[in-house]
Amino acid sequence: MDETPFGDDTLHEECGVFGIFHRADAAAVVTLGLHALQHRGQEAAGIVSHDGTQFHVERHAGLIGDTFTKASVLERLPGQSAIGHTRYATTGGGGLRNVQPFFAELSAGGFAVAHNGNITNAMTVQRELQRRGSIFSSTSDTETILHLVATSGARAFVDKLIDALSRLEGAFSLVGLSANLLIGVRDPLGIRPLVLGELEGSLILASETCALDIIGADFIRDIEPGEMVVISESGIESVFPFQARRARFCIFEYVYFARPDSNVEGRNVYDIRKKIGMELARESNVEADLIVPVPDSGVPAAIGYSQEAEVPFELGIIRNHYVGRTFIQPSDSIRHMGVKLKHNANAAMLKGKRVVLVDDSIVRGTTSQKIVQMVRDAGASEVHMRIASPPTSASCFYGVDTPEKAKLLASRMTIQEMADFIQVDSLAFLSIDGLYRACGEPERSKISPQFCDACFTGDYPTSLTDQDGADNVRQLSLLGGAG
Ligand SMILES: O=P(O)(O)OC[C@H]1O[C@H](OP(=O)(O)OP(=O)(O)O)[C@H](O)[C@@H]1O
Ligand SMILES: NC(=O)CC[C@H](N)C(=O)O
Ligand code: SF4
Ligand SMILES: [Mg+2]
Repeated sequence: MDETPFGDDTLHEECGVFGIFHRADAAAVVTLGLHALQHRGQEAAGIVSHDGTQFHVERHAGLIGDTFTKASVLERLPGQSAIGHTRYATTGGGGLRNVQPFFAELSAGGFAVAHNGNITNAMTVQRELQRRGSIFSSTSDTETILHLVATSGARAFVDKLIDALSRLEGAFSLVGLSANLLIGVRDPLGIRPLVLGELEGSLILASETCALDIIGADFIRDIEPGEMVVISESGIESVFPFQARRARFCIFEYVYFARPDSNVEGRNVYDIRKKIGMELARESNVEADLIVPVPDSGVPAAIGYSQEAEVPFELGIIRNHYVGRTFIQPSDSIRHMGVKLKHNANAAMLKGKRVVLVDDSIVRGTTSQKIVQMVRDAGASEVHMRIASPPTSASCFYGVDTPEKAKLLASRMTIQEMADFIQVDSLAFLSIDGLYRACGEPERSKISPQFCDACFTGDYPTSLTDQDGADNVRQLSLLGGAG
């Protein structure tokens, strides 16, 4: 990975969180939950458990299946309550010291926190705390939460946490573990998901419902935007401690991040993706013989497109599943190689055909360029590209590791220029209202948009204090990626 303090130029993954209260082998259950959330972050993972007397912490670089399935690792995580995290860095870079959950011994006792999202004033707050003597052991935005809890003047522990989070801007879906509490919180806009589940009487918090399915747990409900739930021996309590605002869930969770078998905010992700494809076909249908998805994430939208356009769907591109995701390749040259390693044209299917390729997004254009070439080499007579989201023209600062704006193809080219760049006969993107329609809204409300869609519209729903700060607080440490 890139070792710069503010991450590299990669995009797309974010983080997954999972927690369970009062269940035998809690850490093993968390391991399974994190395995189902592996798509949200593949850089590193960690679990913190509490055995009734003390906390146990394990944090490793790499995939859950490679690091947490060894008996020796799970033996070091005894206890009936545990939280875990799969990470894709968005602040502070890689390196073991930024791996979550973060744990600290506070005056109120031990506390561990696992965070999905990105705090947009974390570095500014860190600077302020450092000036008053705080010593940070990482360059992660998440550690700021622990310091704010530690220095809060509130009396009760939960009030300290509320006090701490009230000072932060941006996106946070958190699970926290103290000696006797499991806590779940979503930021007031509810940018990232968090759900509540139950397994034979033990309450669970998880980023997505697919993490409940893997262990046969029941889905209870979404944690609401701005809600904090406190789970203890005496049950679950819910509070809404932040100033109420209109929720703005990340619309890109539906387009790409969340697993298609998850239900997020009352909607099934697969179903939304198919509807997105249908909208796309209605908006920009073109005469063709075949609808071909760019696997994996283009598949549901291509099915929807094919059904609406009444043109056959075929797997004209086959994906090799033993290759990691494009975005975790460390440099442009390797990334290009990664795309070639990952996809291959199914030539028998494509020869002489007019093909509509469907993908969910164009970011740098690397994938599209390679795929189009592949499909042309396989003998397709026409290649049209249809993208199941509007042009990605702005960076995300809420937990998705987007390339800087200048590297986003749509930020520097018109649609025609992009079509020429990826060498297609035609290129069309879904409109922003089409995307909202697929999500069940009549259109995007201009006065009060129903979702965060900043990477498509540049309309950021929170302040971006660290970005806008005059003294470049992003450059906090030159040791950003150190372990
Ligand atoms: O324009 P680019 O910079 O190439 O990025 C866009 C591509 O990246 C994503 O897929 P990814 O390869 O991450 O994974 P997937 O297999 O889950 O679709 C996305 O689905 C696009 O296909
Ligand atoms: N992608 C995420 O949600 C990352 C969480 C946190 N900002 C980190 O960098 O560790
Ligand atoms: S900027 Fe885009 S990816 Fe980031 S939270 Fe908003 S909609 Fe989601
Ligand atoms: Mg893809």
